[in-house]
Amino acid sequence: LKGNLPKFGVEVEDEDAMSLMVSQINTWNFDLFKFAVISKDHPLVSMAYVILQSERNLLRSYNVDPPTFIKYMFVIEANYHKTNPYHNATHGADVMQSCHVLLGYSVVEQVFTDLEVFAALFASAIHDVDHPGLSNQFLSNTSNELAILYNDHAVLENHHLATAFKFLQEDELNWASGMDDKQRQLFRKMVIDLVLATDMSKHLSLLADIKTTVESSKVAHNGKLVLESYNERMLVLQGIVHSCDISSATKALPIYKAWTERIIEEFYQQGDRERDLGLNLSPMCDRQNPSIEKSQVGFIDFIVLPLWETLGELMFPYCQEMLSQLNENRMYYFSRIPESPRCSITDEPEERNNLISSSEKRKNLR
Ligand SMILES: COc1ccc(C2=NN(C3CCN(C(=O)CN4C(=O)CCC4=O)CC3)C(=O)[C@@H]3CC=CC[C@H]23)cc1OC
Ligand SMILES: [Mg+2]
Ligand SMILES: [Zn+2]
Repeated sequence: LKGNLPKFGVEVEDEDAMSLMVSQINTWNFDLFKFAVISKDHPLVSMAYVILQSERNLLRSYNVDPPTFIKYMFVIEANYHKTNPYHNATHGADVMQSCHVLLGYSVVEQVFTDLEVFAALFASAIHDVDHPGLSNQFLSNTSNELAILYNDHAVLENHHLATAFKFLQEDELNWASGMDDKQRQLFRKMVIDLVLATDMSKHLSLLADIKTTVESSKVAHNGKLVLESYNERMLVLQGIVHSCDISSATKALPIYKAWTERIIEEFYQQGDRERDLGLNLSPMCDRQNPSIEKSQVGFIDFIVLPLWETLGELMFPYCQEMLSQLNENRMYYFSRIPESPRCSITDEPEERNNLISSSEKRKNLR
């Protein structure tokens, strides 16, 4: 099946603009929103084709038929919900492109086999396919059929994987038929391990394991990571994919702000449904009590910074630009945390007494 494919996997209006963007494909501040427009709303198909075919020539390495792969990626892209403000195909393309950049750093390049790199990039591309724009917690709380199917464990992540691999069963989409059985089995195992590691409930244990590896990791004299076992290699790849999944705050401020607006709107839409269902609202989901700045600072302090500091240690001297951008972005939101409303004298008498007693206290201290 050797149809002559368009240069970027998809037909584009402006080939020059597309070529210019593609020349920036190895940069951390790649503008995915602009890319989505130029690729005529096929950011994931074109990103996957450019990275796997043009940049890394991985399709040929595994006898993957390009037209079949493109057809498969069109189906995956169509199964990302366009109506999700955040968890849409542009997010999938963003995580894939971010992963491509990290895997291009010499400290990890040559450390991973082509199959491992292919698995990490493919996992990034499909890691949120058919995301409903709702959290695992919401699906369990509402006894959604997916939560019943996956017994409340990594419900979304299991669904993304099953969806992606189910399409691979269809003959006209099965681009992996050219791989030998051993390769295909290992590829599938790695993709499953990688996507399951994007479940935020695994974050703390993944971070702890990566820290252990950093402490023990022997960086060889040529500045390359030395990773012995499959588990150690998979752990680092899981760390890379998970870090890319929560990398928004390490990007240039305009890009970070755009992702923040999107995730917050998606959380608010979930909160609207929780409110209608009489459920407790999940964190950051109440549009009637917005806390965008505080949530971003909290997310950075508790989740993003600890992970990226550890990745920065593992990949030193790389990832330093991400850490400095992260601190800059933290200051942006920290400096905009609204003043807590001045504590007015409350109309609760005992509160009033407390207030008077504390001012009494202050007098006594003078
Ligand atoms: C750009 O900005 C964000 C992008 C993605 C997410 C995601 N969030 N989540 C969990 C929500 C609940 N969580 C928390 O409330 C964590 N937390 C604290 O513990 C203190 C403050 C704080 O935020 C854990 C992450 C997801 O599960 C999404 C899906 C997968 C990856 C990250 C996504 C959050 C963002 O900004 C808060
Ligand atoms: Mg996810
Ligand atoms: Zn994601």
